[in-house]
Amino acid sequence: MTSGGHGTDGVERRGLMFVLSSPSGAGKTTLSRLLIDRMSGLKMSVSATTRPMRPGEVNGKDYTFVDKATFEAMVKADELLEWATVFDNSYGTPRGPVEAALSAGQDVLFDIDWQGTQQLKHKAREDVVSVFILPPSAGDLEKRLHSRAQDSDEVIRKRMSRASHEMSHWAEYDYIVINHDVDEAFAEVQSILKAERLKRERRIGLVGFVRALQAQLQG
Ligand SMILES: Nc1nc2c(ncn2[C@@H]2O[C@H](COP(=O)(O)OP(=O)(O)O)[C@@H](O)[C@H]2O)c(=O)[nH]1
Ligand SMILES: Nc1ncnc2c1ncn2[C@@H]1O[C@H](COP(=O)(O)OP(=O)(O)O)[C@@H](O)[C@H]1O
Repeated sequence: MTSGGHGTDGVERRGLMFVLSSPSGAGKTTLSRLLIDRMSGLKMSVSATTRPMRPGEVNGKDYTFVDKATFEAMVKADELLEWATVFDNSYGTPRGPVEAALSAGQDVLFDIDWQGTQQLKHKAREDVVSVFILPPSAGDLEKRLHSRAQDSDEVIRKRMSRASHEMSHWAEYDYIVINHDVDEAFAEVQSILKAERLKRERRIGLVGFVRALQAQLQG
């Protein structure tokens, strides 16, 4: 699915799809924003959703907010790379921007649930790196959902009761990060991305690079 771009060291490599999932409130939006701000060559995939906009959210930036009919039309037209129903709403990844970013040599960051992660892995296993974020405790999770102050008490109760089910998918992920402290969790997620960018299999320019080095040594 991906074609090559150049890594920071100039060696061509395939772009990767970096997935963060977690139960609601564990911190994936916070960590995603930090990654986008601080890591170059990484583009956020903006999902389409039928869920109502929260205060402070920006249409087209946090999500593209659409009605049910529009979402269904996107599914029908095969415009979504993956999609799923979460908390009674539909969420999906528009295919076009992801493919454009990958072919321009950028990595793409996804904040999607376990159902979407499974679908991406099914399509392009080698190019997907998945990280599951866990909260330090149930009490912290609840506190964070309240501190975000963007959902009603009823929605928060729903999200808490779904958390255990969502967490049951942790073992399907490549990496697990426990979000005690934001700075520490960010450093861990950043290290994962940095290391994955250096993986030999993705660095399709290495053969040529090493050959050129050998030629220099021989000449
Ligand atoms: N499969 C899939 N899941 C998504 C997508 N966009 C968001 N999600 C997931 O939907 C769930 C609910 O997201 P949201 O309503 O923003 O609440 P949050 O979990 O508090 O950020 C989260 O688990 C997201 O990761 C998408 O495009 N596809
Ligand atoms: N390590 C942390 N310690 C304390 N609060 C945090 C931490 N990480 C995130 N938060 C806060 O918890 C709330 C939920 O985080 P958010 O990133 O929106 O979670 P998610 O996207 O997984 O639903 C936000 O108010 C955020 O500022």
